Parts: sequence; C-alpha cells; structure tokens
Amino acid sequence: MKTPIKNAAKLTPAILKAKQSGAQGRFPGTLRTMEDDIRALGLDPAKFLGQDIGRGGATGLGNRNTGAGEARRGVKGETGVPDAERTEIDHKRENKAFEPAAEVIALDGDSDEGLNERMRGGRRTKGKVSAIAPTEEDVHPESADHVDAANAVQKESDKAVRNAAVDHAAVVRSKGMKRRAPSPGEGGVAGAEGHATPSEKNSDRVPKKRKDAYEIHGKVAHPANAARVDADPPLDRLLRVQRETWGNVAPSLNSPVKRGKGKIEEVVGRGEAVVYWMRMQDMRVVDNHALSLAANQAAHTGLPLVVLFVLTPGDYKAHDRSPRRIDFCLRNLRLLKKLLDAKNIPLIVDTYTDNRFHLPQHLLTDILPRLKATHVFGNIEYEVDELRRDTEVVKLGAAADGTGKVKAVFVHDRLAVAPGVLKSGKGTPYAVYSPWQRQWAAYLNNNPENLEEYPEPAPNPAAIRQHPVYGELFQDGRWNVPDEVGGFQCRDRELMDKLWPVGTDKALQVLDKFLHGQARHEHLGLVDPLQQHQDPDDSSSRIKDYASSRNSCDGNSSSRMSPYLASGIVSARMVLNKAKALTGGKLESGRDSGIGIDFYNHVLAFAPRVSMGRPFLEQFSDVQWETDENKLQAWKDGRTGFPIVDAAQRQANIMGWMHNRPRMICASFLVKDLMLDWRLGERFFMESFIDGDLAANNGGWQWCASTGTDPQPYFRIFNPKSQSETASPDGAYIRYWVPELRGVSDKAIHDPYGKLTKSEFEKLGYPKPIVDHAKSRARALFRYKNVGEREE
Ligand SMILES: Cc1cc2nc3c(=O)[nH]c(=O)nc-3n(C[C@H](O)[C@H](O)[C@H](O)COP(=O)(O)OP(=O)(O)OC[C@H]3O[C@@H](n4cnc5c(N)ncnc54)[C@H](O)[C@@H]3O)c2cc1C
Repeated sequence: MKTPIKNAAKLTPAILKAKQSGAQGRFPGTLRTMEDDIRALGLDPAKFLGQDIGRGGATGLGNRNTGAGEARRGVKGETGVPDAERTEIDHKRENKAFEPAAEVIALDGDSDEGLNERMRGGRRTKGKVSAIAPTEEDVHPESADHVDAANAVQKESDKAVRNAAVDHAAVVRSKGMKRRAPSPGEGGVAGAEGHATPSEKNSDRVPKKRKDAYEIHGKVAHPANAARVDADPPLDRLLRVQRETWGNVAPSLNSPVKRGKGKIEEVVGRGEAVVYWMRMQDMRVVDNHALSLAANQAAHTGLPLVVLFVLTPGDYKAHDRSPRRIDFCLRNLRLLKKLLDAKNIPLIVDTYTDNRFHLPQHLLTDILPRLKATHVFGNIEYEVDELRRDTEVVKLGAAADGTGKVKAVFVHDRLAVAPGVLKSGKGTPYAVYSPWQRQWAAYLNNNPENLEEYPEPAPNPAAIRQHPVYGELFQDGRWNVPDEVGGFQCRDRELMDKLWPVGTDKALQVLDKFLHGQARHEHLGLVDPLQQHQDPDDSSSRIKDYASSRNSCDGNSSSRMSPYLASGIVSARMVLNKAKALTGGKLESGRDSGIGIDFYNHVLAFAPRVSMGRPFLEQFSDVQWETDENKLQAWKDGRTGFPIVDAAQRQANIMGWMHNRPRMICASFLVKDLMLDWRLGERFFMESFIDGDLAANNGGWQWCASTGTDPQPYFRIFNPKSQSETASPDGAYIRYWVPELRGVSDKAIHDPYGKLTKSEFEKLGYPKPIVDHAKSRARALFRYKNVGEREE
C-alpha cells in the first residue's frame, strides 16, 4: 500500500508527482557541500565561511546608522523642520501621550467632522486575542486569484490615488500644521530614497543612542509628507518639468513609450560633446535607450560622445546599498571602460563625496562645463530621490545663462512597459499583480515594438584620442574606476567575482544556461553560474518547468538574473526576447511565467510613499512591533532554530542572494513570527544582497508583511515547517546551508527540535526554535486585526 503524501494539497504538481513516483529527489545530481564548492572555485573556504563578512562592516548591528546622521544634518544644516514633519516613529516614541489622531488619514468622502470624529476615538482599549477565523493558515502564496480580496486591495489603492491630495490637506488641517512653501527639496534635490527627505525628517529630538530595532527612525516619512508626494508623484513631476522646459522629448506618464530614436532638436547652444550619464541601473552598452539617443545626437551634430558615471557614497549609505552591490558596480564599470574604449568612447568615473543633494549643481557647474557639453541623456530611475535629482538637473540646466545652458533629457528604459501605461478598467493604476500581469503580457504581445532593442552606439572617430580635452579623458587617472568606494569595502570580493561574473555577455550566457538546462542539486549554491549544466535540447528548459519548480530551491531552479537585471547589465527587453523565443514568440500571462519583471516599479511610480518607509496600505501603519534585538540578530545570523529560515539567511550572508521562495519565508518569519518591523528586514536584505533593488525588495517585503499589494489579507501567515516542506522537499537546500543538519534524516529535517529526541537534538549543536509558531501566529493575527493594540 502506498504511503499517503503529507501535505499533498499544498505541494506543487511537479513536486507531488516526484514524491508519488517515489523519486529520491526532485532534481538530479549529487548534493555537494559549501566547502567543496568554494574549493572548486579555486578559493579557500576558511576565508568565506564561519564569519560575517558579507555586509562589509563589523558584524551585526553597528555599521548602519546612516539615517540618524542624515536626519540630524538635515535639521541643523539644511532646512529646519517644523515639528509636524517629524518622522512617525520618532513621534510615537518620544511622545508617550501620542495621539493616534496624528496618524489618521482622511478616507474617501471623509468630511472634516468625520475625520475629527475618528481622530477623537483615540487608541482602542486593550483586548484579548480575538477569535478571528482566518480561513487558511499558510495559504499557498499566489495560489489563487482571490478575486474579492484583490478587488478590495485595488479599491483601497484607487481610493488612495484619488484622495492623496485631499488626504494631505486633511492631515495638515487636522494637525494644525502650516503648509510649507515649496522648499528647494521639493524642487528636486532633497530626499532620502525613500525615506524621509531632510525636510521630512526631524532629528534634533532623535535620541542619541538607539538599538538596531529602532534604527529605521530616520527612514520613515510622516504620513502627511508621504501623501503630499503621492499626490504629485516625482515621476510625473520630472516628466512635466522636462516637457514644459524642452517640449515633448520624453513620453509622459500616461502615454505609451515612444521609441525616441530620432534626432533631438537643438534648443540650446551647440557644445563640443554629448554626454550619456550612466547610472547604477543601466550598466550596459547594448539596448540602452539613453545611450542610443546620446550616440544619435553626437552623430547628428558631429560631436564626440562621452560616458559619465558618478559614484555617490552618500546616496549608497542613505539607501543601504550593500558593499557587494557597489563592488559589482565597480567590476562592471571596469569592463565597460574597456568595451567603450574599443569604440573610442571615454568612460569617465567621478566620485562625488559632498552633500548628496548637491550633485546637480556639481554636474552643471563642474563636470559638464569641463566637458563643454550642452546635452546630457539619462535613463529614468524611478526612486524618489533619483527622480528629484533629475528634475533638478533639468531645471538647473535650462536656467543657466547663454552658453551655460544644458539640455538634460531623461527617458524610460528600465521597464518593458513604462509606468502608467497600463490602467485598470476604471483608469486607475493596478495594485494587484495578477490582473496587471495579464494586461502587461497582452500589451506586449499586441505592441511588439516595445521589445525592439535599441542600437549600439557607433564609435567616436579615432581622432578623438588626439583632442586636447577629450583625448585626455582616456589617460587621466582622475577618471579611472576606483578600487573601492570608501565605506563599502567588499570583504568577499573574490567569492562574489566567481559567483557573479560581470558584463552583458556573461549575463546572457547565464541566461542561456537557465533557458536551455535542467535544474540540478549540485548547482544550488556556491557555483560559477557559467559552469551550470546545459542540455543539448530544450526539453528540460527551466523556463518551461518554471511553474512547477519555481517554489522549490533544492536545485538551481531559477535564473539568477536578478543582479544583472537590477544593475541593468541586461535589459528587461533582452531577457523577454530570449524567453519569448522559447514560448512560441508570445509572452505568456500568468504568475507562473516567470517574466513579471516590471510590477513593483510600476507601484513605486504611482505610490512613491512606499519608498519613503510608508506601508502601501496605510491602515497598517500602526501595527505594534516588538523590538527584541536578540531575536533580530538570530534571524540575521540564521540561528532561529527554524531550518528553512536559517538556511536562507545563511545563504544571504554567504552568497549575497536568495531564491524567491526563501526570501518570502524569511520575510514572513521576521514580521509575523518575530513580530519585528518589516523595514528592519527590508534594510538587512538591501545591505546583504548583490541584487538589492528598492522596488523589488520593498514590494517583496510589503507583500509578505501584508502591508503591500498582496490580495490576501493579513491572515496569510506562513508556517515555517510546511513552507520548508514545499521549498526544500528533499532537504537538500537545508543540508547545504546548515551543515549542523547535514546528517539529519528526511523525517526530521524540517523540524529537528520536534522530531528528534532531546539527546539527538543536543548533539547537533543547532539552536532551539526561538519562538513558538502557534503563539506567534495568534499574536500576529491579533495585532493586525487590532491595529495599534497589544494583546494582554
Ligand atoms: C522579501 C523579498 C525581497 C526581495 N528583494 C529583491 C531585491 O532586492 N532585488 C531583486 O531583484 N528581487 C528581489 N526580490 C524578488 C525575487 O525574490 C528575486 O528577484 C529572485 O529571487 C531573484 O532570483 P532569480 O533571478 O533567479 O529569479 P527568477 O525566478 O529567475 O526570475 C527572473 C527575474 O524576474 C524578476 N522577478 C522574479 N520574481 C520576482 C518577484 N517576486 N518580485 C520582483 N521581481 C521578480 C527578477 O528580476 C528576476 O531576476 C525579493 C522578493 C522578496 C519576497
């Protein structure tokens, strides 16, 4: 008689089939160890294992209090912030008699009276854990469309979009705040990516010493400020300023992307060079919109093309960039310098260490005049700070007198479908992934020109090398790529270099391995992605198997493209074109297609508050969080006693990357089991990952924290044990990353503490679970249901 398969209903069809057929493992091949793999890369395992080297600075807590410093500088040196603009967390913590009214945002149709009434309601009294009846624990994420819930999220979002301006006004009124006159910050240069701008922070009341669990304080904007930014999103503002200044050079937020391949009109004086300003998200020479526009303009005017990259450590600190991502950027820059050099195009790298908000002035008064450039082209970055910076560049460039004028043009490039193009039936932005993804695929299938790739730039004439100004750019050491950026020492650079080879060619080879090869056990961890198995035909292509294998991480089931996409080493168009070739020339819709790259950037564009530390669903802004430093540290280190969480966290620490499923499990665990603020986890991932990307990371965290675009309400709470059985059915992933558990049987691998005897468990040297999941779950349900309250 067949043994029944445990949790069969929760298993993906492929895993179920594998289990039913009695297969030992889901993926072929033999599992190796981390040590073997590091040795196979030609490196010494002792250098990379057993110590916290991943995030650059000292272990754990000490190295990242950038927000507070920023905030303090913001108040004393730059703007002077009215009390009302202090960050939410500071406000709560410092004012014991905190009035919940301050956090209330007007709802649809709220009159002043209605708003006041709700505000007078004050904090609710404490209650018991209520008998709320969540339908399913650990619903398989994305397992169904949940149409009603999706509609509810969409409705909330529509409401928020319609009322952002009203909300802001109401909050301002309700708090007796004065409406500030537009500050220079609003004009463009102030603002932490996401986080509070100097004028949005208040810091002179920030306590001198805080523990890590509180250290997000400088990164959370006041809701009124976030509502103000939502009411006039920085992307709209950039496009508007650009249009008003130079005419219709870039597509507006609401119209389809135009393939701006034509010549850019001359509306400024003709300079002596054309500049393409490369940033951290578009690091490639091929299929690059702004670069191809710049090259076109240079060819049209007979001027040389110069590529500029500005390293801005101030931004990297404020945005929690990982040393790994910075190092990856530098490694790519070195390669790009060579590639461009072969085309007689100088790549100049400037390191700007002054006040990060003054970068536009630096560009327009120092760098561009030195180059005698009157045109600068860039691809739009959708984060708040970056949009404000670019808006300021457009304004300053246009405001300069006479020959000092610079025409700055910023265009869409990063996404296959520009933000704002796709709208729900009601004409509002989509707030739920599945319907958005269906329309996205249909739109691209109907408008294939959006996937046309941009031409490579033509070389500069060789004579540029003799030019007194531009010839020097190839020689002058001032413009070289530095060995490292101060404050971002990447201590595992050698390992990162092996795991994440640089350049578009290599990235495309990695993609080919994914598209034309089967997932295997032995490639799940620390392996050179170029050494992955590739099959002679496409019958076992991982993209074809994506739907069934995407949730399992016992093998190398996903593409490992995220660092390349996050840094723009390949474009979304290039990846989609390759995927399309394997799916009959059409993009497939549906969550299992593995191609939903654009969604969270689209959210960022219409709800910029998400990059200001605010929840997408404001009604969860006052969920009560714990602040237990030890639990936070145990989570960071992978010592929680939950094998799947520990395996994943250790993967993050050693490899600088994680498969999507464990990212979700770890995020859910931090928020719903440890009841720690999702922003702490968001920051930790940014600091650790080589693919750290604000839109995807924030979107992922908010989804898992039920404050984001998940159509399932907050009672989606992952059970780490059953999630473990789904994510690592063979236990291979766990055994690889948690060596203490290597010898543990299949029966006990997901729950060694529960399944082994006391003495068997103690021999492992593995920690006991730091929480009881059932109790944690009840606590989370209570706190989400009763926002603002703690259970008795
Ligand atoms: C809490 C959390 C944090 C995350 N942080 C980041 C991050 O900082 N940077 C990042 O690039 N991705 C992030 N993701 C999304 C996703 O986990 C990674 O993109 C994916 O695991 C990378 O592996 P891959 O390239 O092999 O993905 P594949 O499964 O092969 O997918 C191909 C590409 O599609 C995109 N993609 C796939 N799934 C998602 C998703 N759920 N959300 C957004 N894009 C997706 C990525 O660009 C990815 O490279 C996060 C997800 C969660 C749940």
